[in-house]
Amino acid sequence: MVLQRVVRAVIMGPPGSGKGTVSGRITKTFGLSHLSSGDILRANINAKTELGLLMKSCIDQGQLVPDDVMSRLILSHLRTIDQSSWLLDGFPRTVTQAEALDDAYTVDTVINLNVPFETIKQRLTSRWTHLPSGRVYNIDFNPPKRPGIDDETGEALVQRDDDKPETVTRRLKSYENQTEPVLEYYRSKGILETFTGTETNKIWPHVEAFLQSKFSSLRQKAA
Ligand SMILES: Nc1nc2c(ncn2[C@@H]2O[C@H](COP(=O)(O)OP(=O)(O)O)[C@@H](O)[C@H]2O)c(=O)[nH]1
Ligand SMILES: Nc1ncnc2c1ncn2[C@@H]1O[C@H](COP(=O)(O)OP(=O)(O)O)[C@@H](O)[C@H]1O
Repeated sequence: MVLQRVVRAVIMGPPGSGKGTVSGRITKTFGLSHLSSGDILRANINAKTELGLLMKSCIDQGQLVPDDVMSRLILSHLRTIDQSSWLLDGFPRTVTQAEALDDAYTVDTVINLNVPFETIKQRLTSRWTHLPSGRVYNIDFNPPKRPGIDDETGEALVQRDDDKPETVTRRLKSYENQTEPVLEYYRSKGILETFTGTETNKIWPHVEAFLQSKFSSLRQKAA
């Protein structure tokens, strides 16, 4: 589908709900640029930037990075792709971040993946990540062709330090306390669309159909 005007979308959901997986499908189908806050932070950690070194212990412990650091980081990335349609994944995670985003851009739509916590815990302990691209695999769901190796680059996959069971529990708590209020924030603006389920392959056709119709109505409004 060719988008006729710049579209700004956010994808939300607890850690492990499939945001990265669904974002990959959305970008492939609709051609939006995907910006993942977690991928940007991990790239900083990998490159040992000052920010990465400062934030590593916070992330490894399953805590959120401070709002001002995060908002500055994401908004500066967004400025570099100002003229393209984008999909933000992992930001905003607090109401303060959502307000900072609102001050700079009008968000058209927010996709919320509502997946039960029990499903998530199993998934995250078997997640394998290709750090440079953010591509994710799962031993049960979408295993790589060769164990431990990224299909596209042949590079190594890693298990994230924060995917340990006790850290996952902490991340889910912070999701409940700090991120769930963001859902309410977007619901009250009338732009939140929730998709509930336990399997990405069943959720995806609904997300795809919703975005097809959302994007064509935005196109008509722009015309
Ligand atoms: N078993 C199973 N695993 C899934 C499904 N959807 C995604 N995954 C895997 O679950 C893990 C978390 O998904 P991811 O997209 O990284 O979620 P995010 O943390 O919300 O970005 C990854 O290892 C995915 O490959 C699914 O429907 N079933
Ligand atoms: N918007 C954000 N605000 C604060 N911390 C963040 C944000 N995005 C990512 N982080 C930090 O990076 C970690 C990993 O984020 P992410 O890769 O989005 O996790 P997941 O894909 O499992 O939801 C978070 O647990 C948190 O420590």
